Amino acid sequence: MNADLVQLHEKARAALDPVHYDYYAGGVGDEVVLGENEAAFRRLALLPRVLRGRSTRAIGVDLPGGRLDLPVLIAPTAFHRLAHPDGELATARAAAAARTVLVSGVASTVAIADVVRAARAVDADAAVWFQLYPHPDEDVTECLVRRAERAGCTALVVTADSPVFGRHRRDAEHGFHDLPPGLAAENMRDLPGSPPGHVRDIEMSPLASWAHLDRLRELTSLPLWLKGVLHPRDAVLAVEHGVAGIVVSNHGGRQCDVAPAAVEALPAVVDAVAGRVPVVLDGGVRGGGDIALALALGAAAVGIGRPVLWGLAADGETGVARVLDILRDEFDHVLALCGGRHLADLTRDLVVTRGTGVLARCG
Ligand SMILES: Cc1cc2nc3c(=O)[nH]c(=O)nc-3n(C[C@H](O)[C@H](O)[C@H](O)COP(=O)(O)O)c2cc1C
Ligand SMILES: CC(C)CC(=O)C(=O)O
Repeated sequence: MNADLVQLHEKARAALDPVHYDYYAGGVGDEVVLGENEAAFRRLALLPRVLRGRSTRAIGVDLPGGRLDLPVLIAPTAFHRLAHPDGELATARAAAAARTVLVSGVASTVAIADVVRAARAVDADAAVWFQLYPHPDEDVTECLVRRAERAGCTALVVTADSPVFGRHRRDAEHGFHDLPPGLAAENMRDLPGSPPGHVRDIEMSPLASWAHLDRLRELTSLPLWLKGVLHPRDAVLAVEHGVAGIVVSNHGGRQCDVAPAAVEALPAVVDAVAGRVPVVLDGGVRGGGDIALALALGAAAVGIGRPVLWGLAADGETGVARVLDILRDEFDHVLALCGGRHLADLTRDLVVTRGTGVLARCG
């Protein structure tokens, strides 16, 4: 892991209530996948190309829903005001200043309209995407979609890996079930079927299906991303159901503990999708080398979850900005060392498995 990010992580750990630190840091079950997400990157290496004589590099990428100045977006994570009083407002400002996308979650402690307003105050063109779970009550889902549209979000991200909540041992041991007084999942306030001012629970829908995704597609003209895909056949189905992009993710090791590391699932999904839509990878990305590996394996960009929470807890907006700066700088440096000028120079033939010298298998 990048040493500057390690320092920010340590500062965040010291600043956070240990219960909230464990909520952010923890994973499902025995936390096997949590560890594997990072460990799998350490098992991979990149073969640099030499004598390519390039002095500048282009690292921006256009995705359905917005342009990223660096191939890193902020994955949706819940409850930023547990980390810092400014919460998602700080995250949104830092993302906008770095000219990248914040995927703002339904489980946000600031309402989506205020999140987008904060981003646009920094950059009038800032792209904020809205993430939601298919709610069992489709009127609630529709209301959330309309709120995101009215707020000015430029894409919707539907998280599909959570038909039920993952069981997090650390939270159970702490008895952490509710937000502290004064904090709420603000997007869940004033929804259909609830009295004025009431904040509904975030619910998972064990019945969520491809038909729900189709209805969402009919509901909105926003580009629709599907997050939490690991099986290549689901990736094909997602394309057939009209998604604009796919996020290969195991939810940062917080849902299914027998799932593979996200980066290990990536090549097969990329092959199945065959360039029809972009594929983003999240889970365990902790430095410029990890970004380069994911892109070489076919990701258009990566998402980061916990590093942003550590930056936020350590230093608010400045801390999140620092995380993005560190990753931008280190990725650009790795690209230079690999003889790359464009993201397209990162190709799968550069990736080998450490200790074997064997080309990484394509799934
Ligand atoms: C504390 C926390 C809360 C999260 N909340 C959500 C969420 O509300 N919706 C969602 O789709 N993913 C959520 N995720 C998963 C992230 O979007 C992302 O998949 C994951 O954090 C990436 O792994 P990383 O933390 O190793 O970068 C959450 C992750 C964490 C750590
Ligand atoms: C509120 C939760 C559903 C947020 C989440 O997805 C998580 O904690 O992993």
